[in-house]
Amino acid sequence: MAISYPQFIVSEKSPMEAKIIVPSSSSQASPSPPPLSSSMSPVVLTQDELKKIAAYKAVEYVESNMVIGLGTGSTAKHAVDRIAELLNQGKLHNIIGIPTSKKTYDQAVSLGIPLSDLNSHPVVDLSIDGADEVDPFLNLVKGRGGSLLREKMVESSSKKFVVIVDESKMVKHLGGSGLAMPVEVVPYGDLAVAKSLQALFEDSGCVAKRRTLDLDGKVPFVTDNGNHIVELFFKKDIGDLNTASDKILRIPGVVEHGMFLGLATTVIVAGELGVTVENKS
Ligand SMILES: O=C(CO)[C@H](O)[C@H](O)COP(=O)(O)O
Repeated sequence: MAISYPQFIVSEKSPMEAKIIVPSSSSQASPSPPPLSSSMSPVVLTQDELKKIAAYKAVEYVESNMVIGLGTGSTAKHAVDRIAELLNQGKLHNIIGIPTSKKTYDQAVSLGIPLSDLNSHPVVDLSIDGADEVDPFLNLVKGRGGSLLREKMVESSSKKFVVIVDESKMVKHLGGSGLAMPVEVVPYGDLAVAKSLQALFEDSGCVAKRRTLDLDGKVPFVTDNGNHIVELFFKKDIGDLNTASDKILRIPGVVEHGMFLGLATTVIVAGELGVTVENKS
């Protein structure tokens, strides 16, 4: 169903520039929303509507004959829907999607998007995906949907990686939302690995918990790769991110973590006041 949006100014910014964009009655709308009513009365958008705006803007980067990494999550879902819509309308041709999860695979199949995998297409033209946190340098936390490993494999194989978020995802530093930073670990000894991870970040007041599906904490969440997820919660800044990344990856049993450092080439942020496009400098 079509949703109504106010018109937005779309602003191109480097990561460190200001993000506040003022809506205008004469701006070029970014996604393909219907024009705002002449009264310009304030419209309060839901978080999902903001996600959809960011997703539609990102799909403007998609061209015919591209191999596209298809992200996972409620924001990426809008982008996948939009790509299918443009294919069906004949506005895009010969797209090959590389899904980053079984869930996205199922969505893309149901929409008729032709799919392949990294083995057949090791170089991806463009990936579009959501994120859980974005810092001022366009570093990300991803994987609260549990798909971080395939997402990182596909997105680090992409010439361009466009991240789509609503403004609630912007943080001063990774871990700053107080929500989980996920780490994918092998099931064997997962609780021991969680303890090692917690000890690693003791100075940052880290608490590590295995992600579970039940309230008693006995049924582990299992990723598409058959692994478990340990969630790290930080009370303080974790300091240098590359150092933190190296330390996590050195723990035996860790498969990958949810910090995506230096991978995003563009971040599209949708907020109540407009859309900001931030490019990696
Ligand atoms: O990394 C992810 C899944 O593993 C998602 O991109 C991330 O969790 C954001 O999700 P959403 O768009 O639903 O807010």
